[in-house]
Amino acid sequence: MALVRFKQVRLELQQQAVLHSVSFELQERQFVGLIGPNGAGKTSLLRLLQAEYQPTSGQIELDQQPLQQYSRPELARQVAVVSQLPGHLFDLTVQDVVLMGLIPHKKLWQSTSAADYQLLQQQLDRVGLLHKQQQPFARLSGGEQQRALLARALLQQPRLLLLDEPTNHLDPYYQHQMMQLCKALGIAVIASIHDLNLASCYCDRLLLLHQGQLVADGPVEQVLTTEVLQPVFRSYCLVDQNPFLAKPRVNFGHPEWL
Ligand SMILES: Nc1ncnc2c1ncn2[C@@H]1O[C@H](COP(=O)(O)OP(=O)(O)OP(=O)(O)O)[C@@H](O)[C@H]1O
Repeated sequence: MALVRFKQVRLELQQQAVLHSVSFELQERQFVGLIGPNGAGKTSLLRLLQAEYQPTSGQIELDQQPLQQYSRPELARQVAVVSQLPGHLFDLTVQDVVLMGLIPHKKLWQSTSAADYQLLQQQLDRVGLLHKQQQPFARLSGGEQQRALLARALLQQPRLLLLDEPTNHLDPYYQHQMMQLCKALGIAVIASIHDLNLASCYCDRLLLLHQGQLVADGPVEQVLTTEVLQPVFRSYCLVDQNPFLAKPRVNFGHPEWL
């Protein structure tokens, strides 16, 4: 059974079509990369899944139930998000930020237990931030803040993890660590990602958006080809093989280089 189902979803924002009749299904435990040029509609698609936007037409189902039937706390128990760095967290410590991941699982009067702190420390250790637990979130580097937000999402214990440009601020070591960690979670993940070669290494499947249309959907070998990518990204494109893995490696070049 599909965990997520998009059925001919159209989204208009300020009378402009941002997504046109997008349909796909996502199975449990699939790690999907959402790729496409700037403005293709990737963030908008992720916002639909967080119920921040409502489809103009069509339907989104989570676990066979229309998304709009979920209450906010119900949705937060199922879906966690790591998005671009939020400004409103800056007065808090790393520990405070990460513990926010437990909010959907707690009653109003419930305080943080010893078991919660243990879980917190496990997740901080996973993202390499245990030693920064008591530091102000604002004093972390961009990459450390991104990893703290991942720890918060993991503490939320979601069935679906949404990542919007998760490797933006990360150095190569943490880019791979973040992707590896997300893959190893064994839950469904949709990651919007510009680095096609990182996506190639870790994703089971790619969804390619172009001008709001889903123009390709399949395994990395099927989507990361010159024929598919060159017209969408408007750059010369050569695809060869990653020297470490049997996965496609994409090379883009300016037309004048040839
Ligand atoms: N709140 C909004 N109101 C009107 N138009 C919007 C709004 N948010 C996004 N858009 C438009 O929707 C289109 C898709 O934007 P979106 O942010 O989803 O693209 P994206 O694929 O995530 O792009 P990028 O790779 O640049 O982050 C763009 O043309 C954008 O201008």
